[in-house]
Amino acid sequence: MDTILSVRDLGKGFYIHDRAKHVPAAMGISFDLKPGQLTALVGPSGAGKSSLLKAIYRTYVPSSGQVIYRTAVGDLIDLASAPETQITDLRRAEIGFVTQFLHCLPRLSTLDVVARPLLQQGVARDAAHEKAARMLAALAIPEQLWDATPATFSGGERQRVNIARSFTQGGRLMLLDEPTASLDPVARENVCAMIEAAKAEGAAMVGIFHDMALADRLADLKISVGRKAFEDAA
Ligand SMILES: Nc1ncnc2c1ncn2[C@@H]1O[C@H](COP(=O)(O)OP(=O)(O)OP(=O)(O)O)[C@@H](O)[C@H]1O
Repeated sequence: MDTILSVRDLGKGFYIHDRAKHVPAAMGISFDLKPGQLTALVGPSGAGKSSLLKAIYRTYVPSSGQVIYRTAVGDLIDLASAPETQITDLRRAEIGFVTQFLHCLPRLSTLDVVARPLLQQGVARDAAHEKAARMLAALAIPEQLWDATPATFSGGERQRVNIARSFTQGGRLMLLDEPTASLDPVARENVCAMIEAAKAEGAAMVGIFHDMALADRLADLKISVGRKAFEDAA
């Protein structure tokens, strides 16, 4: 099967303007990813894992390297340098980012929050709600809460609503930033099952997992991320 993502020497550093100094983050990493595969970024705290994941999603502009993505229609696009409009279109239709933090509009019901990305893609309301309900049930959010706003939920419930929303939208490429952090063992297992199901359906994923047993279970490839030495900062 064709490679969907080809990352070459991707690195990220920061320039702190008010201190006029460079802060090195991650050294360049390279890997290829096919549909149905998961690459885990592993390494100590501060190594630059999140920065690299954000550089793939283009929340951050990479400092070096290429992120060649093969679109659904077979075009090859370098996410490191593509125009913002193209990045926005790909995020809407093909590339998802899963974090542990839920930022939601107040007053929207949980079911609407989770179904929203599908509704925005033009999916019919019933179909969007049906899929959202399936994901909420799979993550054990009690049905009695689905018409309440998640703004008042516990931290773990909000995290699960956020994951349900991301997986309801899905994507050919999904970027997972510690999706199981601070979940209890049952919820963690539910999220793992969701990740495995998405892989089986052909989603390609890049994920950060602090739990090595989880990385071993879910990942087809593990990439060690290391921070550049400060004196090497460019
Ligand atoms: N926007 C930013 N501006 C300046 N420095 C940043 C920015 N984002 C990240 N950094 C710095 O880059 C370094 C790497 O951070 P990053 O969050 O990528 O590490 P990480 O490996 O994901 O860490 P953790 O496992 O603790 O989440 C840190 O020193 C951090 O302060």
